[in-house]
Amino acid sequence: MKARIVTLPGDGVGPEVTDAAVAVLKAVAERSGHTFEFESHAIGGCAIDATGQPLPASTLEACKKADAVFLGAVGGPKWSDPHAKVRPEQGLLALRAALGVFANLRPLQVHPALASFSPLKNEKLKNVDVLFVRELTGGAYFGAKTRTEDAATDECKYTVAEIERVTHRAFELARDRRQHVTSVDKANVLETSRLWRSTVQRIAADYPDVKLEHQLVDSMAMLLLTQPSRYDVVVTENLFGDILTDEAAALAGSLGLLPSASLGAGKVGLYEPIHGSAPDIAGKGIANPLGAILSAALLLRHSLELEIEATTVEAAVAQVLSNGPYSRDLSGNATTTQLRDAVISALDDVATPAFLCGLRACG
Ligand SMILES: NC(=O)C1=CN([C@@H]2O[C@H](COP(=O)(O)OP(=O)(O)OC[C@H]3O[C@@H](n4cnc5c(N)ncnc54)[C@H](O)[C@@H]3O)[C@@H](O)[C@H]2O)C=CC1
Ligand SMILES: CC(C)CC(=O)C(=O)O
Ligand SMILES: [Mg+2]
Repeated sequence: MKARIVTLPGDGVGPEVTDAAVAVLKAVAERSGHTFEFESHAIGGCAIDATGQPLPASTLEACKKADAVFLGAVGGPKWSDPHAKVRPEQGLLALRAALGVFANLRPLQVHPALASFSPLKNEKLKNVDVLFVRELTGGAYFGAKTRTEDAATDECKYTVAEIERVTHRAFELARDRRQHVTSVDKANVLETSRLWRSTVQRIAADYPDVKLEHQLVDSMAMLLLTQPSRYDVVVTENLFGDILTDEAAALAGSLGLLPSASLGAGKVGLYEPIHGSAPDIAGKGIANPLGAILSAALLLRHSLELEIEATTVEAAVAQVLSNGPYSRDLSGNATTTQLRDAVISALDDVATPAFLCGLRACG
């Protein structure tokens, strides 16, 4: 197949991990007979420096025309002045809204070789397989903001339609997994959460084969760390999902490991590791690229519908996690490019005839 992929490397470690993900996608294309065309555009802080805008019109136009968009990360201290009028993160939020990618899928699995990096004991890490479905284009990140000398507000608003569409997505995904959805809110305090809960409860009636439970977000933050194997699909609003998934990354062993896919009703998906621009390690060539590479696997699966290729990349990453090398966040000393090369070399070990033969072209 032929696909056009727009890359938005962004700031900090964004370009480093994007390079690794693109190299893996190119290695997949070479081995399986597909043609992937890449086109890089500016977003975030580097776009502010170049154009004054965190999401230049040319970047958005290219993303809308692409088959899929891959993003590294945006932001950093250079653009973090509290009085700044434009901020890198605004570019990413505007892109998510413009592409209509309301469902942010963030899968969590714990590789057995990394159990010692987790705050939990081996026994509790067994069978951890959670799919977070985070609402991505509503809530406090998108509400009206006000600021005076001595006060500030961020409106948190949700419409029934916004809750319904992400809830449907979560239940559909649960049907193909273990038929269990946990909806996380703060319905004991927040009006938006009471609307969230009643809407999720109503939609659940359409999926009698899927069990629904509700959990308040504060206790969920605790349960995630104490009983992670209890959860299958976790659906929640934008801010809660952002925080809970960084917490979940600690179970996996590093924030550098978790991927994400942001999907909407349209055809273009946005793929990014869940971490930020990691200014403390940027430019050193030591960022863990595996979350970015696993995001590339999600791109193959969800936007290009190349399931064999996606599972092959995931198997190659799993082999690297079993045998090493390991990056600094996992107490190794492998660089970003060494990890990239290890995954590409593992592709050849795990490749099946279906992956190698040109696939659909082979019939
Ligand atoms: N999607 C995006 O573009 C996101 C951007 N950000 C932005 O990133 C900047 C830094 O935010 P932080 O709160 O420091 O979060 P962060 O995710 O950038 O870093 C948190 C910690 O995790 C480590 N880390 C992150 N990714 C890593 C990787 N691939 N390999 C090894 N270690 C890794 C960092 O070194 C740091 O110690 C801020 O400007 C923030 O707004 C934050 C989150 C998401
Ligand atoms: C706008 C982003 C910086 C929010 C975030 O942290 C994320 O989506 O993970
Ligand atoms: Mg985040």
